[in-house]
Amino acid sequence: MIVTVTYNPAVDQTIQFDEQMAPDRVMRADEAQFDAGGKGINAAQFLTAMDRPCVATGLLGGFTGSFIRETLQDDGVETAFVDVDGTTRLNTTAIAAAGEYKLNQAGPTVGESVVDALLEQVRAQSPDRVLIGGSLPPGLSPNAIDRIAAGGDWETIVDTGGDVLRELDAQYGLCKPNRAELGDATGADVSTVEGCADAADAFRDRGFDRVLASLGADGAVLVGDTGRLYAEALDINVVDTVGAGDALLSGVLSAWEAGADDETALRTGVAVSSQVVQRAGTAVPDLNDIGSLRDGVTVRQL
Ligand SMILES: Nc1ncnc2c1ncn2[C@@H]1O[C@H](COP(=O)(O)OP(=O)(O)OP(=O)(O)O)[C@@H](O)[C@H]1O
Ligand SMILES: O=P(O)(O)OC[C@@]1(O)O[C@H](CO)[C@@H](O)[C@@H]1O
Repeated sequence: MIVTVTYNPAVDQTIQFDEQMAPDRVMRADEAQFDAGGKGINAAQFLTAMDRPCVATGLLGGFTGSFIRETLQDDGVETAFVDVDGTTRLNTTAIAAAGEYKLNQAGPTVGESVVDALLEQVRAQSPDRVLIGGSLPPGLSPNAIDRIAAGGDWETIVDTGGDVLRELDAQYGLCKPNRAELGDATGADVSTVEGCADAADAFRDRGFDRVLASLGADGAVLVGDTGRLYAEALDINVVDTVGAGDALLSGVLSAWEAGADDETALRTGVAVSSQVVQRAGTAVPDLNDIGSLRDGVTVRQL
């Protein structure tokens, strides 16, 4: 069973414009949508959609926190959140003619005591795996992630920014940087797929059994004891990429939970992320029938 921890959840607002964004004028959106978001919460939604036992934990507060709680309940996602005094953030993705604009708030300031409260929630679930996803709100340091990783005999998976990844000291089963985060964490040249695989491999020495590097339209690399696996991305019609990394990671974890090997897990991850990027925002697509997509993913050893 997997528990996801989101220290800094968000309501994801996705607005779509047909025209170019321009300053000093009112832009009127054609489409708007609100989703429950934050990396761990997205993963919990995707895992639940794949029928994998999972509980979403994290910090919630204010009207945005209530929205997330209700949305997850409606979607049948099990939850065990900790209440905070501040208001959970609202992040905006504007999809416009020139591309995607991602506007993320910092989130409410919290005190260190929330780590103890969250750890208690995690321990109560007795998980095999714990996924800690997303940024830290003001008031917390990377130690908040290390404390959860070291707080029980579960395998911990972490998906956070490169600057935070670099500061972690505990032992982790996996981290999932995207290309920019991998570059930030390692200082290595990540301009080629091979360069990413080298950087990911070297980064394992910092306390990560495996590194899953997501490379956007270039696919993904999974580096571990079984070698350096590279999967090409599928040629699909991308609406927006918010939550793409969470979807990749959820697919990999879902396959591992079912006992699959790394190659099948990577294929599954790419298939799930391909479904998600074809929909706006972090809305959860149908993930029950990804078999043919998964079979179309090419994986090779680098
Ligand atoms: N343009 C694209 N075409 C095809 N597949 C894509 C594209 N962008 C992303 N993907 C798929 O999604 C996966 C994750 O993408 P990406 O590296 O952009 O994640 P990310 O930066 O962590 O995203 P986020 O932080 O928004 O969750 C890729 O490995 C790939 O399978
Ligand atoms: O600011 P963070 O915590 O790094 O990222 C938060 C976020 O952008 O990531 C998710 C997509 O991966 C969204 O649901 C959410 O708004």
